[in-house]
Amino acid sequence: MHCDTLWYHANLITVDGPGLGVIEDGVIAATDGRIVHVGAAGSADHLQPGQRIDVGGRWISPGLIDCHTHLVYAGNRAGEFQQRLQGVSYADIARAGGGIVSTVRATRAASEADLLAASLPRLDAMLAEGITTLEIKSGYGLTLADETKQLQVARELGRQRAVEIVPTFLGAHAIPPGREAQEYIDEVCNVMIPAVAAAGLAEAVDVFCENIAFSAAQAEQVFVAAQQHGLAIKIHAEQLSNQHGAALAARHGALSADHIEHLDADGIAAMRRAGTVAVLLPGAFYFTRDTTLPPIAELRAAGVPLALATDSNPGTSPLTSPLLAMNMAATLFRMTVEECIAGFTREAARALGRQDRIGRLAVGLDCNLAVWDIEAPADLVYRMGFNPLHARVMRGQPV
Ligand SMILES: O=C(O)CC[C@@H]1NC(=O)NC1=O
Ligand SMILES: [Fe+3]
Repeated sequence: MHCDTLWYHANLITVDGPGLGVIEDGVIAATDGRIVHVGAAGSADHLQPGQRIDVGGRWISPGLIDCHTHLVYAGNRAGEFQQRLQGVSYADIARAGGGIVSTVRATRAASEADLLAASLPRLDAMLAEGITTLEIKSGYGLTLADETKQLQVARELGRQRAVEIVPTFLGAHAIPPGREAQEYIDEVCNVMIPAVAAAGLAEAVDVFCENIAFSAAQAEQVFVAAQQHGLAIKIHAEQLSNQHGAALAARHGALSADHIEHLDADGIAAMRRAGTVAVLLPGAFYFTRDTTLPPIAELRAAGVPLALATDSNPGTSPLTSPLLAMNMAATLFRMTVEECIAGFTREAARALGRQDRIGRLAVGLDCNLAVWDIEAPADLVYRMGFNPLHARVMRGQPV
């Protein structure tokens, strides 16, 4: 049987089956961008490949997936970082017009070309570490025109680079200056979500449910509007306090609940019942010097899927390294090597509703690969500030 490409002499991290599903000295083959064979050396003798690639004993994982980023924005908040080093609090900075609002001002003033130019280096840093799929949220425009601008730039990034971009509408990220929360949420639900859905600019809707942002009731209003317009649901929940947002989102069939440092037993049980993925964001925990750990052991015991992401954003997680995020998840959250690698592959795919198409080395899935110069899978999580990526493959093509 013909196949387009066969990679051989490879150690495979399939993330398919118990543990990481490692196959040492394995082979993987693809045709028309899809995986047609995965197995041990000698198991592909029935294939006649158009091209054979000797991987030289390197390791191959699924292409990494970042399921939670705010990658498209203008401006820089290093100045706030310095203020915080001198003891100025988030609240003081926000009251002085800093925080999310300062990024909103800069993003509103930026053209699409400006946003593209500012975002490409951040995206390239992610691709350099083996990312093949990346979610990008809006949320720094807070008007229909500026939220649309962000989502269009996100789409253009997917045209200019070999990466699958998954857009999420996060108009309910912050209360715009001069607006009142409820009347703004009404606009998000009655004007922005219908327009974004009609334009096909987003697959999901997200909301920041927090005592400094939107209430659980307002979040539920957003969920209902999202469902009315055929969009999936995500939530930034229990990051600073317990607003019971994750349980509410799970009851609405949310793909994921993200941050969840303050998640309680009811929230865990609701997520388990709904199959809602826990997206853990160690970069934000680290950068904000948080001290409340997410309930990892309880989530693990309950069988809630655990995904990881960079939460790449200018305020709480200026991070564009999935490898460092994995190390932080292991070091700060005590997640295992298997959980960290699965968190940026199989479980991140699940958080994006793509578990049947990406995130594993399995027949029928997209042939998105990351080829690594490592001695064992643990090397991907263990090292800090070192990038062992040898090659990236997108739908069967080296990129
Ligand atoms: O500070 C920023 O720019 C975004 C913060 C980011 N957004 C959110 O809902 N939670 C976060 O940590
Ligand atoms: Fe976020």
